[in-house]
Amino acid sequence: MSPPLDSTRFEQIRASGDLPSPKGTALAVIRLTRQQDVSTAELARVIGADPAFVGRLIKAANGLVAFNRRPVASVHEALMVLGLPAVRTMVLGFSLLSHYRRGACQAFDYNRFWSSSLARALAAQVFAERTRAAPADELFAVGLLGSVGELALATLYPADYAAVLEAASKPGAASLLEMEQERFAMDQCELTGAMLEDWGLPRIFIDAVAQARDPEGTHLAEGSRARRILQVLAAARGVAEICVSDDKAARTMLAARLFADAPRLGIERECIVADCERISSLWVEWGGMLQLQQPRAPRFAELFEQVEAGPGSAAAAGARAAPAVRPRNPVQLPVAPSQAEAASGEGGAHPQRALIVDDEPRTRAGLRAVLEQVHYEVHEAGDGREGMELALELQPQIMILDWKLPELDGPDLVRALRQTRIGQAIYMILLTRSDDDEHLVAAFEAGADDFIAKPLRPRVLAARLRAGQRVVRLQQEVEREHEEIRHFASQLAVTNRRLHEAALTDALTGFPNRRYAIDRIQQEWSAAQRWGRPLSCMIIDLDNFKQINDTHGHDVGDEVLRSAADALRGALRGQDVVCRTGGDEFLAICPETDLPHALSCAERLRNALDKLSLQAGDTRVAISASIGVAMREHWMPDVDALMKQADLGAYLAKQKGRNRVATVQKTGDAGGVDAAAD
Ligand SMILES: Nc1nc2c(ncn2[C@@H]2O[C@H](COP(=O)(O)OP(=O)(O)OP(=O)(O)O)[C@@H](O)[C@H]2O)c(=O)[nH]1
Repeated sequence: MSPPLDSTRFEQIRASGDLPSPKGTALAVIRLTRQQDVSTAELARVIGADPAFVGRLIKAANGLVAFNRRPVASVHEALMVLGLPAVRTMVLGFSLLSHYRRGACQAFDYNRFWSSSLARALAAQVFAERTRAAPADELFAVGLLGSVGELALATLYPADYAAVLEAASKPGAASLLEMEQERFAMDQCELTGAMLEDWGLPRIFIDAVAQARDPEGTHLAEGSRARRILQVLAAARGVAEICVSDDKAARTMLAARLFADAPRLGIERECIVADCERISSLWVEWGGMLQLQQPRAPRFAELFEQVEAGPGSAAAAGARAAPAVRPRNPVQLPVAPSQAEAASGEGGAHPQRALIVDDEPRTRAGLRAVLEQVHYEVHEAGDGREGMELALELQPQIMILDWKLPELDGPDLVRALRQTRIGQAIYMILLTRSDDDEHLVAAFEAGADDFIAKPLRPRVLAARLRAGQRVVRLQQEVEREHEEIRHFASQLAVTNRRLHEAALTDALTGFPNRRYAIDRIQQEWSAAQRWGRPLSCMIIDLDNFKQINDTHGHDVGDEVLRSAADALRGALRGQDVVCRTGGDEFLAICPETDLPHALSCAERLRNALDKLSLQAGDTRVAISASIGVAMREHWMPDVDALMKQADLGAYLAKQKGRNRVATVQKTGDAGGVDAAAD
């Protein structure tokens, strides 16, 4: 796993303004979702302005709605199904896809990059649904952005990265990541991590993305949520590689590994075949919608059959030992830093650069001698146009230009350069044969910083240069301070986002806390009311928890809470939300769910908790819960009435002996009996 990218370095890269970043609607959505009190209606209005996003979000939401439910048809409903974090990251991914589907890096296959990212996203979604490692829609978005550092390198350094890719494709080459490190002092994984962090993705996803290339090397605890997310993303990478690989043998080898790893991922082998077939057809569908040119989708059923029939079942043996199939074969090439990079001062102390633009070789030689005495690295141009090109390429700190120049006169060259960001930072001295007022005024009006009359007097020139150096130093200090301020501002933004997340998260279980729960159920209530859709909720209260604490201690109590949370997470459906609302109390919010379905879902949860037990010393601690279920009904004035009904249900379940599900509402199949459905 690559170490995180140094934050100052990332700030410098970000300050260049060339990093892939969301634009237009996506930017507006991301800004909105950073506000604490953004309303779904406002978000829906912003997204609704962009038909492309509308279609994609609705499609994503429908991928998560159970088959027997009415499909999602509006942005508002899509927002409800997907939830804010997923919408935010999805919009970000789609925005990048729209704006960076082509680019200047010749050797970088943009289409293949996005095809592969899409396959990874869909595989992550399908595997997350199956394993319940994390909300499927959030993992879709994480999958889509999981290699964004590679796109960033191609965008930031198109020519240099093309050279790296070409060298990397030669036989016997070093790994692409090693070559990236050597050339850019960072690799795509580090850059991906820094960008995902900058966009505010949760740490658990960023860490999983970073380790997904080498899941075997992880130190994450077996069975932990972080480990399960990592396994899902690693398997999703495998599926994506199969999808975009045109090498038959490589496809079979990757399929063998996927097949062998399926049980550890928590997916039975029969299911992995069905899941991969589903991913493949979703990939074709989405690829068409996003207008990607994709290779023919793999037939996973056939691939897995070959694997099973293979010599000694390649699935078990060959797969694990097989080296990762690298899309490109990297080579080691010693590469000098580009001029642009040298000019930016990255990677160590560089001498200050000076550019002389003069058509007389003798004048140039005289100026060079003086400049070299004061330790400048000197470059020369013989005419105005060449001067312009070199100035933009070298980004010198100081420039000395003759007034009269072939192609482009000195004052015009100064004026043109001042229009550019690079030119604004150069200290420019104009040379002229006459030092009358008119020339002086014209020089300053063009944007020159100083003015020297010919013939040149070396002592005067050296004194003027020293004055110029002072100004350059001051400018550089101001720029450094600006950079620091930008850096602190971005760190502050990250910290604020973390604080905001922390304020809404329960530290022990990682679930949203009571504050979030109240907001969320209110939002779901409003949506259900507006669209006339069912909404249910459950209050899940652990049984005799005080006794567990008293008998085994608080630490065991905490462990019970964590295990219960994991079990709930695993047993709930993708669109449901569960929060920890009190000591041993949880609230599950189930949109689009009527009472009979909520009751059977609650029974599944109760059963999952009942199966849990924990070893504390010599004794086993049994865990169970009483669950009260309620559904929104027309007579209820507000969400509090719904919660109250669920509370009464939980109370009834306790009264009837605990470890059961109850409701005080009429269940459809109970024939109108106003009693417990336990
Ligand atoms: N270990 C631990 N205990 C907690 C935490 N928060 C609250 N508690 C304890 O949870 C217990 C809840 O007990 P009660 O509300 O009496 O419920 P109960 O013992 O489960 O009884 P019933 O609900 O009637 O089955 C209290 O003893 C609290 O001190 C926590 O974060 N960790």
